[in-house]
Amino acid sequence: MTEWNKRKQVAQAKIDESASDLNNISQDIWSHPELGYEEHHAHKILTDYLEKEGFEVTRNYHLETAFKATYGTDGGVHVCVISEYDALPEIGHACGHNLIAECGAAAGLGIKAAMELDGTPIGRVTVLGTPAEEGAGGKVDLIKAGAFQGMDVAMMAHPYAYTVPQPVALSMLEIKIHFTGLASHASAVPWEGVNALDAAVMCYTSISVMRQQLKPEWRVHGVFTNGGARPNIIPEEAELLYYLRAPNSKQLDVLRSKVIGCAKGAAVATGCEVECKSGCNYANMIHNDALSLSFERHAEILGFSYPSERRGEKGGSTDMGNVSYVLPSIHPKFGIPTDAGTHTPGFTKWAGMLEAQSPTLIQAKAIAMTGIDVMDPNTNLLKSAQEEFKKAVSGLT
Ligand SMILES: NC(=[NH2+])NCCC[C@H](N)C(=O)O
Ligand SMILES: NCCCC(=O)O
Repeated sequence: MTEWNKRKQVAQAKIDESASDLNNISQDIWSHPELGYEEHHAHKILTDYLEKEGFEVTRNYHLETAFKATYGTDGGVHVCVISEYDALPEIGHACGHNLIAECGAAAGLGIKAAMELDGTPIGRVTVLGTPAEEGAGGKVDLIKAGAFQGMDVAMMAHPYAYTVPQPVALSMLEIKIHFTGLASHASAVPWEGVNALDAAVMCYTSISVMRQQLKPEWRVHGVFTNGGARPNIIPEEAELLYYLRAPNSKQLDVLRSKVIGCAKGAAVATGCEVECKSGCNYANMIHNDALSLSFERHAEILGFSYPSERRGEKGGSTDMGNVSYVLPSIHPKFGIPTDAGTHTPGFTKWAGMLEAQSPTLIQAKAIAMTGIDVMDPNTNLLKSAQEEFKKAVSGLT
């Protein structure tokens, strides 16, 4: 057996022997759902575990609930594997981020074990704990803080109702649309008021009718976050929160200008002032083909199949898209035994089931073996991934 195949065997064995610990961590996170930037329990149990396993851990890494758990020596190949652990409001881990946390930690353990095979680390592996994917984009802040500097590849896997190779993750922009009018007594002198809620309703309606003229890949969805206080007070303030999505930032800019046009039109029609404030901005995901191919081959040997008809299936958005513009990255989706979609209570249930463990650990093994392939100079994988990455992002950033 070659040295590198032995390393892969050792990686898988380490993940298998750690399965109980890893499942306990996943179950613990699942049963203590925490929103973005509030993942204190998840942060603690993950960092305590990885520290016990011999990683050098930096807690509260640039962000209160982010962490870096690293092992190895500098100057060689640096592989990053990513854990997410934030839940959704009211429906807990309906996106299975407890499984992403487990998968990242497991992959890190496997790569570390492979690196230790002959006692001399062959590079560096980092498990990066990235908070708040569902609502604020911890990876965006970590990129700005330089957390990915010196890293060569970044990998994670995301649970889903079925396996999707290289799922499309759309470029996304969060936008707040705030209308300001003038309050008045709605019965005594309604005509003296300037109705901010009317403006918000007109804006919402304009955006809704505009959908017919949007490109089929574009998405625009929003809610009223302030619709006024009482029926007998003409609302002076009203606010909408929207997510805009498109295949890339160029198309997203076009969509944004159309939405702002609807907001301005509603303001003119009602006499209100309007402020459109852009918030969280996720990039579309650039899946590195070279890394994806290696990952899928390893996963297929472990029993996964990657249906070609699902390749590139559209989904939501992720801050891993921003990471994919910084270094070669993958973000495959893997099926767990459920037919419930993510962001539903049904998926929450299955993300906490024992049946979700096996697919999660298979994904971790595939990520670990891909990371080992990246470190292995005989595969030329790192060079292929880097050349592809440079071509993919040239002129896009
Ligand atoms: N405001 C935000 N950062 N929202 C991000 C939402 C990301 C989520 N995964 C989705 O696709 O819907
Ligand atoms: N955490 C969400 C990943 C993106 C998607 O659901 O498509």
